[in-house]
Amino acid sequence: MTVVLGLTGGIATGKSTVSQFFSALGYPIIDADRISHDLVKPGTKVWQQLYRTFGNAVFHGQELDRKALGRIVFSDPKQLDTLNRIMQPAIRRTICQAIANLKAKNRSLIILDAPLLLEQGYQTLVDQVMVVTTTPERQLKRLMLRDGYSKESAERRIASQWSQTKKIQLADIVVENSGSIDETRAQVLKWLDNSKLR
Ligand SMILES: CC(C)(COP(=O)(O)OP(=O)(O)OC[C@H]1O[C@@H](n2cnc3c(N)ncnc32)[C@H](O)[C@@H]1O)[C@@H](O)C(=O)NCCC(=O)NCCS
Ligand SMILES: Nc1ncnc2c1ncn2[C@@H]1O[C@H](COP(=O)(O)OP(=O)(O)OP(=O)(O)O)[C@@H](O)[C@H]1O
Repeated sequence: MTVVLGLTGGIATGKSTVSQFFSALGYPIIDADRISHDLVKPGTKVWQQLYRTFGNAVFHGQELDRKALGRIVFSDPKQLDTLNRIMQPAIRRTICQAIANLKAKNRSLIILDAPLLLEQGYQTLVDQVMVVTTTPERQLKRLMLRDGYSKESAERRIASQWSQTKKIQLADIVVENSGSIDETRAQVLKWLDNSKLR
């Protein structure tokens, strides 16, 4: 039987870091951020809808300028809602297909790495939910450092998602990522061992 693990958490808390641990052990990863990037390639249905809705201010020729779109949607909740309405049905469909394909290959464990897993109700697609968390101070610092955002921009992005507290309440497993990478990896390995998946 396949276990589908939903991996989520607030922006820049360390989902990709945890996802890389699973990947290094050979488990397949479904990456919702990568799916969303593939869905906006020129000529796709989603690309057409984005063009009609947001206009050429968020395009460089045919290419969607994700940074420009990000600046718009993360400073206006209505625009973010419009983007989610366009993209989420296609993201969900792609995730469902990917899970079905991997289940058909009888994989023991599949990881769904999705930042909005809880906000979008993707719990129904997975068996267990793992939430990666860190202190709000570290989250803000990591986001500013990684993406070069100002404090205000980073805070707006964090505020556009559910709080870490709410996500932790809905988690089956919480991975605390405030210490070293090795300490975080140890928590993941412990869960794998306890679940008899390794
Ligand atoms: C807004 C966009 C254009 C910004 O692109 P950019 O390359 O700067 O960021 P990237 O896609 O790498 O996302 C970085 C992080 O932002 C956060 N984020 C992305 N989309 C959203 C959203 N709709 N709501 C809240 N947070 C989001 C996530 O924590 C994500 O890990 C892009 O994120 C996008 O198209 N988002 C909509 C698709 C989506 O819902 N993705 C999440 C899949 S569950
Ligand atoms: N334990 C840690 N100690 C120090 N830095 C860390 C730690 N874990 C992750 N980081 C750094 O913090 C940043 C955010 O981590 P990561 O990209 O894994 O987060 P994420 O949750 O996947 O982000 P997003 O929601 O944007 O996809 C990265 O620059 C990463 O290298």
